[in-house]
Amino acid sequence: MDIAVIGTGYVGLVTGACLAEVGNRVTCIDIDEEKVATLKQGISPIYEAGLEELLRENISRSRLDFTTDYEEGLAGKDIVYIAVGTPQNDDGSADLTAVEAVCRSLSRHLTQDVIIVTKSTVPVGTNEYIKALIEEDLEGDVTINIASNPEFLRQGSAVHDTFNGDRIVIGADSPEVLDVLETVNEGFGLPIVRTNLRSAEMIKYASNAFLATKISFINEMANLSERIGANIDDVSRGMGMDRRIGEAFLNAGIGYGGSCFPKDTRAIISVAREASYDMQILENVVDSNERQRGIIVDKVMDRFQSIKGKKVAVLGLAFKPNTDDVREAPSISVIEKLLGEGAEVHTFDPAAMENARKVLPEGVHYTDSIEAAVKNAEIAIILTEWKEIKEFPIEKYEALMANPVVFDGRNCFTLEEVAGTGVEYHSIGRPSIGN
Ligand SMILES: NC(=O)c1ccc[n+]([C@@H]2O[C@H](COP(=O)([O-])OP(=O)(O)OC[C@H]3O[C@@H](n4cnc5c(N)ncnc54)[C@H](O)[C@@H]3O)[C@@H](O)[C@H]2O)c1
Ligand SMILES: O=c1ccn([C@@H]2O[C@H](COP(=O)(O)OP(=O)(O)O[C@H]3O[C@H](CO)[C@@H](O)[C@H](O)[C@H]3O)[C@@H](O)[C@H]2O)c(=O)[nH]1
Repeated sequence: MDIAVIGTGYVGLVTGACLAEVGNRVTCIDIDEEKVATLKQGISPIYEAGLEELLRENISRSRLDFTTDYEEGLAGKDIVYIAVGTPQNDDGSADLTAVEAVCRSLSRHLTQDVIIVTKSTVPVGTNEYIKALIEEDLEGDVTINIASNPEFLRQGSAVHDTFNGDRIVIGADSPEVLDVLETVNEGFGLPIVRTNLRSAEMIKYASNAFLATKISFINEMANLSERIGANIDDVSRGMGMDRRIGEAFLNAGIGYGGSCFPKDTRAIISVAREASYDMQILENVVDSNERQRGIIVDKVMDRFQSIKGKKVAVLGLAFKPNTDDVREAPSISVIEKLLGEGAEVHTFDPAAMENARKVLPEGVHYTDSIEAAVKNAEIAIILTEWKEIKEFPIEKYEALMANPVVFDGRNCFTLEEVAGTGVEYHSIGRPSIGN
């Protein structure tokens, strides 16, 4: 099929490359000229395992190209995916500005019948709005069909997830449109859920909201475990073995971040509010996560009372491992608070330092290794469970730090590994060691 994908962010770029990989001819359209110029050379502007290889292979097979020109990008296409960002408005609702801009461009430039497929995460009812908006200003004699195909990939394993995810959801109000999209998606070899437009839109929000709830639930259990002498690692393991609960997403930590859970939980609360429904459970999840992001600095302040002038090593800036993304990363608020308390912050992240520099305040020291960040520090705080951070031996903290006190926001070490070293160790949902 001839396909256009609009937006070359985490979702659009991976979608475009993977649709090309399974045999389609794909043109990706983005308004960001610099990004498109980079992509044309087969260079990925984002850090995603396996993506650059897919880009290069499919560009060389002439199955994948990039443009900033809608007219060129849409010419002869059967299907057009929308994959632009839908960030959060101040009131928590989804900001559809980019989607609306795409609709206006589509009205101007579409000259043949197409199926418009929304991959962006959008409030229930948005697909109908997209159709109305495009048709309002449509210049050509063109029939628009719409479909929802929400995306479930995780950053850091986006290509892998596209071929190994649990399901593909396709929503449309026409069986013919569902058939076409089922064919397009056959190449990924995953189970397909066929449903109507609104249910597809809802599946996406409900899934993210459930996963966010699961994380907040285990974080609350961790906070309680700490106070009553239980160990959250064992609690999670014991709970997760019950297949009705499942072991995934039971890792306690300093709260969820990223470009999806924070905004999508707020957006579904906003959708509920508009439908005159008070979504209490998610209001609590959002509040619980806010509180969780603060607990690591609370622990530091409880232990030290003042950290003014102290060297603090912050290990991990990305919102999770294997990504360079710092959107809604807990590291941002943690570092702001540390600086506010007068600490001298030295940080290291294997991939996210460039992005972090753009959003963190002045005064943060960026180092080129865990050793350099930790050397002579009085406090070390682990915020992202990167493999290299997990594998950095606990004994090295003892050897390198002026005063080895480690606050581990991701439970990277077992208590057995720490016991017997000279490190004072505080983690999440487990007894502290050495203080
Ligand atoms: N990031 C994820 O892991 C993920 C996973 C599933 C779903 N989603 C959803 O997918 C959507 C996209 O997310 P993302 O993280 O890929 O966003 P992103 O911010 O990384 O990328 C969006 C891209 O759209 C481009 N763009 C903006 N306006 C445009 C326009 N008018 N025409 C063409 N291009 C335009 C931007 O230049 C940018 O390259 C969001 O709705 C998000 O909630 C994201
Ligand atoms: O047990 C866990 C699992 C995750 N997290 C945190 O939760 C956040 C999100 O993690 P993850 O879900 O792995 O990353 P995302 O790339 O944000 O992916 C989520 O959001 C995407 C965007 O909607 C969806 O497509 C994915 O299915 C969904 O997992 C991160 O801050 C993690 O540190 C925990 O604290 N504990």
